[in-house]
Amino acid sequence: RVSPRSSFARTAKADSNIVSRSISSDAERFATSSYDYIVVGGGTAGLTVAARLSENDHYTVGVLEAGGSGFGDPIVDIPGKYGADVGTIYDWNYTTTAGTGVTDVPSVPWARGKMLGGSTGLNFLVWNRASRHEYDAWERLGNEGWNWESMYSYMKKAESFHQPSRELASSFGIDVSASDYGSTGSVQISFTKYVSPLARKWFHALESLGIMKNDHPLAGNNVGASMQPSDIDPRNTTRSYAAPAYLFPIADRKNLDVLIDALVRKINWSSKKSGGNVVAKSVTFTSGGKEYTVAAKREVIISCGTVNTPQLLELSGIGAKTVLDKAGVDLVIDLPSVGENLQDHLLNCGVWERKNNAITLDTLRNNMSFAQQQAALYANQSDDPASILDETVPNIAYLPLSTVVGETDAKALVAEAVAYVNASTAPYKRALQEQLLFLQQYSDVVGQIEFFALDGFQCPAGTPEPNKTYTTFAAPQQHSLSRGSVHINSSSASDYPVIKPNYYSVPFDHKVAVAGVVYLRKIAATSLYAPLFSTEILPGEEADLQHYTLTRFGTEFHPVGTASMLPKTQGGVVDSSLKVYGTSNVRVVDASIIPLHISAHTQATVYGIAEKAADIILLG
Ligand SMILES: Cc1cc2nc3c(=O)[nH]c(=O)nc-3n(C[C@H](O)[C@H](O)[C@H](O)COP(=O)(O)OP(=O)(O)OC[C@H]3O[C@@H](n4cnc5c(N)ncnc54)[C@H](O)[C@@H]3O)c2cc1C
Repeated sequence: RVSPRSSFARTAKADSNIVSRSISSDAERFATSSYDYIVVGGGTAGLTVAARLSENDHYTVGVLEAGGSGFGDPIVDIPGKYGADVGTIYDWNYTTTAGTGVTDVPSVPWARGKMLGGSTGLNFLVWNRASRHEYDAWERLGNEGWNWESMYSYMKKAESFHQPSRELASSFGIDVSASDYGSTGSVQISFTKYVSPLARKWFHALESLGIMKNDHPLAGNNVGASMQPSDIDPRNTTRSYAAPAYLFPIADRKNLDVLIDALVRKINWSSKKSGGNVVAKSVTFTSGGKEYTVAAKREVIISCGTVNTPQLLELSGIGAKTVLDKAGVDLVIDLPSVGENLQDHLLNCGVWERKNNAITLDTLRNNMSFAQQQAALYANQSDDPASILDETVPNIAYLPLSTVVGETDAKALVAEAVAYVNASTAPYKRALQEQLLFLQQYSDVVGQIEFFALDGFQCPAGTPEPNKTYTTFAAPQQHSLSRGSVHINSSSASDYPVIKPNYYSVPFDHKVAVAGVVYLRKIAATSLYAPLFSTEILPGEEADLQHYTLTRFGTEFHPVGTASMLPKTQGGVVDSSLKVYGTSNVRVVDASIIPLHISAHTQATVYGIAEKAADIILLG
């Protein structure tokens, strides 16, 4: 499936400043150079780390990105079009393997960014972070310095927060502290200018269910009902993703080269070891149907994301012997944890039809004159009224289990989780034990289920009917016990790896999922929201929720963990300096190093990881 707008993207690419010195598709030239640091993957973490490393002009940095550039493409740039570039040329378009969990579960599509900026060019622009205890858990798992204080300062380093106007803050009902955010970073953060009737009612609706408002959700405790900002640059109301934030402004740097449309196939190893560890000397990539090799003088940094990072490690000979033997790849380092410990936020949702065709994002699809009027407001950067094309996803709530199911049921569920973890023989059992603390010691300050409202039909369980408008409420589970894997099944980088999330392989997860959908209905039935709706479309009043949650779920697109930062004997792939065990100069910097999932959307955390990684690399 190719976006009808892809020709626009190509034209924009040809016209724009992205053809400035650093960014090119001249593979010949790239391959004849050699770089101190080769960064594989020009996505969220890759561009961040490349930008920081190349601030030091003693080092040369070469970035290889498999995708192209989305510069100037409205389906990437316009906030209210979020989701429009999923399934296009900017998406790897992965699909998970159907699996056996509580029962058979279907395969689901997994979007992943394939472009300069990676998944930040494809995502839904939610900008948030988890509770402090979740980052502190990473340190307790053996990663000194990887705690809330450090991650908070690096996440702040990545962002420039723009305070909402008094009118906008009052429409949302928020009291924002700029000190909760960074002020000098590359990613521009602001609140969506368009405040829908749905958004206005969020706090009161949740308050009527006993959920308190949280005005500081990004400052270390995200539990409660909140309005959260987005990565929108308010100066032109466009998506501030990794490419415009970190790369385009420095694209004339002489010590930085970025090659697009270049698929890295493997890392090549020197014949000599260093201190018993293997040494990367170059990487092989293909571009325009030809194969090239480019030399790395200091390090290779893998930033291919949670799916492709384990794939590249395995293609390069690092992984479980059994996996590599089956795929026909020679073993270089036997590291069985590569591709394991995969964790995701499984998502269930419900959809309600709006009475009287009330205006939502669906109206853009249903009514061409409305769409044109909103496009004109957007083009004019109108504040009053703001265009619906400025709208993203501000309404969020992270809730503990007891809030969702009540104390008694929560106790029973926790007991079930404890029994499961006690019986586990997984190498990453310590991480599972830390996860239990979120249910026990930190149960009030670490959310187990996220709830959010979407102003339109955006639920993988179904499709909208023409000329109707909808509200979607979603309930993604934040701390599943199920763990999956990503592995190669051939020696070719062009073959997609096998993604097995093992959703619902632990019955606890299914029970939490059902509880989430039950609670969505409670939100929809509040006196604030119920008058807006005519019919429950999904799950549908007659639906069997056990079956619905097993068969109609999707992903929140937050996979992590396949190159976990953990001690080697506890399921680790990288150490706390992000170096791959057994190598002297290969690091992983991306979402795959997260050893234990967080109750947050992942982009701000990934930028924080990359900012911290750059300091680790530069400061030794
Ligand atoms: C549809 C969607 C919605 C999301 N919504 C949100 C949201 O609202 N808020 C939020 O915080 N997070 C969201 N996320 C998650 C967030 O965007 C990601 O967790 C984060 O961007 C991942 O960063 P990364 O650096 O690990 O990987 P990526 O940003 O995906 O970067 C990996 C890059 O490596 C490239 N690459 C891979 N393999 C190779 C290879 N062999 N050779 C060369 N290049 C290669 C890829 O093309 C890609 O550009 C969403 C993600 C998706 C997909």
